Amino acid sequence: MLTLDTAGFDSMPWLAPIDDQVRPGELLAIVGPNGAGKSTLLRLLSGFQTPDQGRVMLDGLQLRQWSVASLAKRRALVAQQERPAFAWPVRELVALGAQCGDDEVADTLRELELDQLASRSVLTLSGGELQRVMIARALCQLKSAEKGARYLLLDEPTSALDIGQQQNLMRLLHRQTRHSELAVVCVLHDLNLASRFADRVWLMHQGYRIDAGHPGDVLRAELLAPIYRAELDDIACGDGEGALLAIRR
Ligand SMILES: Nc1ncnc2c1ncn2[C@@H]1O[C@H](COP(=O)(O)OP(=O)(O)OP(=O)(O)O)[C@@H](O)[C@H]1O
Repeated sequence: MLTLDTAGFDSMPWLAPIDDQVRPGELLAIVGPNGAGKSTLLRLLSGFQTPDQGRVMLDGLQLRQWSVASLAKRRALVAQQERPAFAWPVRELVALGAQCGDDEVADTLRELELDQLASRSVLTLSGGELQRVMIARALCQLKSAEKGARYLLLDEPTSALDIGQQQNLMRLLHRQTRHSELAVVCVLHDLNLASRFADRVWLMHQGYRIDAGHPGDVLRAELLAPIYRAELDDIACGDGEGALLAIRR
């Protein structure tokens, strides 16, 4: 289990302490306006930044106590707009650092509709193609774990994707959480994707997590409109499903 134990930052970037857990088998969406602290929270969960207060624990051990190699098999972070420095072929970049087999790399490329690009240099890819390659690399990195839950942390993974690719990626992530000991944490600006695919939502505002729960309870126009300073309406809410938000006409 990945646990935030009153973890936060005292100074910039400031983040009010949070107590909660990321549970294997769930897709957790972190939402909130620009500058709310979403990426900061994701860095905290990844262990790339150590909290000033509290602790972030994986299976009872603080993240900073894990060896780099062991932690890399259990959690992977794809930050916003990552760009590779070298002209790796797609297949090699995706397999880099992963101890999974060629078949698993090929499956991941196919699932993200990257198989036609496997031999291309990553420096020649479009923004959306490269975004999917970086996510494929992180998924393969986590396939190296022999045991234990794994945590995939994605900062705005759909920002460069067209609507079809957004849905394909979110369906894939959702499916993988159902069939393996994987938890996916996504920072999302698209509230409708969060509403449709997330099991839980954390709502951030000005460095505070101000709400957490089922998408249908958190993603309500009444709550979100003043926070985003946007004109929103709830347009649909089926049984057990999150609300769908629309721009008010
Ligand atoms: N190293 C830093 N030093 C000072 N302030 C920082 C630092 N990193 C982030 N901040 C500030 O902390 C706040 C939260 O930043 P963060 O990147 O977590 O926001 P975000 O919710 O991910 O925003 P966005 O949706 O725009 O990506 C912002 O106001 C940002 O300017």
